Amino acid sequence: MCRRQGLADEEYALDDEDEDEHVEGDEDEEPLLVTRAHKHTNGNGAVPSYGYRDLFGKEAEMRRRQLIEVKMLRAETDLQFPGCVEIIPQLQHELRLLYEETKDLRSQEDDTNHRSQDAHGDGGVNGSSELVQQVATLQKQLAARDAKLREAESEAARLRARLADTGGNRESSSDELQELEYQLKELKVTLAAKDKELATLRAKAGSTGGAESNAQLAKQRDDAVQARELLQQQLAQARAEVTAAEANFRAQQEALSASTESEQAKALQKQLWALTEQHNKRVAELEAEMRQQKVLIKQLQTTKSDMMQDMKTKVEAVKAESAAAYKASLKTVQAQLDELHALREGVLEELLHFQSECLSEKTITQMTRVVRDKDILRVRQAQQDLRKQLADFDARLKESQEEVQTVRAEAAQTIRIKELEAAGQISHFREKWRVEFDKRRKLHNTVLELKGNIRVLCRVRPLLEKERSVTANGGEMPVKAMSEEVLRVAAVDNKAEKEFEFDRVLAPDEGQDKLYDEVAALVTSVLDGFNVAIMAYGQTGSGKTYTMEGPEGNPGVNLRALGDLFRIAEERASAFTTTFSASVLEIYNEQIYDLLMSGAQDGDKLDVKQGPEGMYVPGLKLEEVKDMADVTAMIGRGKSNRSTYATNMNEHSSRSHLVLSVYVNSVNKLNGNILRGKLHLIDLAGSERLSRTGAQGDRLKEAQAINKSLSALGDVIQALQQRNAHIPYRNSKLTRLLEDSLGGNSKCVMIVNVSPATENVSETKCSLEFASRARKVELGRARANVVSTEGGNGNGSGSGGGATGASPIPPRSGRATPAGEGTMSRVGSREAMSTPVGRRSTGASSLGR
Ligand SMILES: Nc1ncnc2c1ncn2[C@@H]1O[C@H](COP(=O)(O)OP(=O)(O)OP(=O)(O)O)[C@@H](O)[C@H]1O
Repeated sequence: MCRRQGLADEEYALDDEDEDEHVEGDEDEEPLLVTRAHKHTNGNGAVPSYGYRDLFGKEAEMRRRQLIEVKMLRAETDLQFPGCVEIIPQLQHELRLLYEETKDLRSQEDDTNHRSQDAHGDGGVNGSSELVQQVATLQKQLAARDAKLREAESEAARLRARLADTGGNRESSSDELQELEYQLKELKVTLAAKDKELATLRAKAGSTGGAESNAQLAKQRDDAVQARELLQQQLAQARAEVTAAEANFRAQQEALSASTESEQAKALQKQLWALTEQHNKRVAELEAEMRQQKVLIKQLQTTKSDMMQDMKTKVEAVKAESAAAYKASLKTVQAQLDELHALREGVLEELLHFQSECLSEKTITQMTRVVRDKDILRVRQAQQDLRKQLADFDARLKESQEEVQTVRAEAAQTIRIKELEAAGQISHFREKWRVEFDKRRKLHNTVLELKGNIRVLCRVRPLLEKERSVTANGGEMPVKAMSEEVLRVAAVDNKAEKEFEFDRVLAPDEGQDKLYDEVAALVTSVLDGFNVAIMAYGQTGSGKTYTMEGPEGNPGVNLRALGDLFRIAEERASAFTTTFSASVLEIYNEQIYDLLMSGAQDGDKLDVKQGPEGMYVPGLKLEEVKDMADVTAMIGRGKSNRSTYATNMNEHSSRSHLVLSVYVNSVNKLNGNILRGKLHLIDLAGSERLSRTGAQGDRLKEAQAINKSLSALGDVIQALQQRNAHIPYRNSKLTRLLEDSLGGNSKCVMIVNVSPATENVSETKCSLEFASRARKVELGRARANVVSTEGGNGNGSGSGGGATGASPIPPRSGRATPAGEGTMSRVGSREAMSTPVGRRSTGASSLGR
């Protein structure tokens, strides 16, 4: 609450209790001091208190209430018109000052009147002029004050009018405001005096006490009331006097202005007018200012109301908008809230679930952590232990390594010594074994020679490139050399595994030289006058040609044999004069073709005949060969002639028998005896069965022919094996040609070539069976063909053979035998062979040894 200027704080301090009493009390009642004193006196007889009404009466109280109302109105008005209310106190202050001045002037006027009356009573002229002067001054001052008063009143009137706009009873209240305030001031002064008296009375009452003092107080009160009434009367009288003085003054003024027109008065009048004008001007200015203020206030009010209206509208709009937005957002928020609720529910559920899981997981984690920590500790401890152990181990390892090195060095030395010893022993034993083996072989060979067995060598070729993938996939090869004499064929096509024994089994990795070593002795026995046949048997592609001819740079039996013969002949050239001749023929479809004869041949004309020195082919060309160059040229020509008439060389070669024959004529320079030997080197046709070839027509005929000659060979071998009286040599040209090589006066070697491939196992087995049968054949002890210079032919050829058609071998009768060798003998074979120059000292061949 704001404080109002010119109003004391106590003016606001309303006694509520008094007010209540006023409402309830009877206005016509006598002053209620006693009653109220009783009422306010406590039981102990405490000093009573007095209300406003008790002290100042009903009228004063009413005015006071009006004043309070006015103040409240002012406060309200101030709320509504802040500017106006602020002006009011200023105006009131000015008004009060004016009243004070007016009062002073009146009192001065009274004094002047008294003195004027006194002066009139004296009746002097000087007094009159002085009085007139004083009156004029006073009038002037009074007029000024009156003007100011009017101004203030008009100001107050305007304010009242403004306040009247606020309506109601405020107008009347504002009218009385000044007067009330003035009276209030007077009353305040009186009240102060009364309070003093009251305080004195209270002090007295306090000292006397009891009912007695109450009576005194009541008396004093009555006195005070009387005094107050007196004062009121005096006031009313004073007012009446003022009014009378005013009326008197106005009357005197009128009288003066009407009767006296002195210069002084005129001057004063002028001054008065000037002052009045000045005053009016000032009033006009103030009024203008006031109007401006009013306009400003109005404008402000208008602006304010407009603004208020605008604000109101805006507020309404904003309210509406906000309400709509609020509703919308409320809706959204509600929806979101619903969602959130749902989500919360879900989350809560999950949370509960998770919490339970977490709790268990947490427990597990904690437990795991504890276990893990323990494990880590254990592991760390174990690591430390292990490190220690490792260090110990390293140290021990180092020691051990050093020991090991020492031991190794010692061992290496020992091993070296032992190896040397062993090597010595091995070579010793090997030598021993070799000697023993040779002995055994010799004995075996002697047995064989005595028996005249066909010696059978088995050669297993390596796998061809095209066969590698097939056979190698299966793992081990089905045909395997188990030892130097045993070959094993694995079980294939429901046929049991089988082992074959031969005079020698050559494994795939054993080369041409090894094979030749096995036949070398037989080859060289030709120089001793023996008939030797070396034939390669086996299915097509089993390695027959490879074995007999051999590829370039790795010659087979043919070239090696001839080379050997030339070399040995050379070696014993001092004792023997040796000559060599050779022929190359082919038996194809049971026809003999001379491959050394170029041009067209009539196969029917070549046939095999039996001469005095054995089987021969009349008309077959024999060429003398002196060295390997002659042999190579001759073989080359034979191949060339073979390819001339053969349309398909490869097929042809597989289906024909190729026979290279070497005839040796050795004349003993000492006795003139002649040793005639014959070497057949035969590359037989493929031995596969007809069913396997699937041949038809000419091919079938061809196959049958091949089959016929090989069958005939088989028959001959079987007959020989069974020691039949009749040996069917004549069944084929081949067997007929080999009659003196497969008979009793010859040495025969069959090399059975086999393929190691799985796909050929069946044929391989057939070949091996055939060779096994051949091995059982006993031809009887071989005998050398020796033509003795004594007594003509000597023993000559047991088979009644003679030299082949164009044979360079000298006729049996052609030469005389040395002393003591009068006849040609087929008996003294071994002995005859063991001539000083006839045998190789190396004895490389197992069969020859
Ligand atoms: N011991 C071996 N070492 C290396 N290769 C060999 C051996 N034997 C045979 N061969 C190879 O096998 C293949 C067949 O050999 P080869 O021609 O000698 O058989 P074949 O029995 O004579 O056949 P055909 O009856 O058709 O004349 C050839 O390529 C040959 O080089």
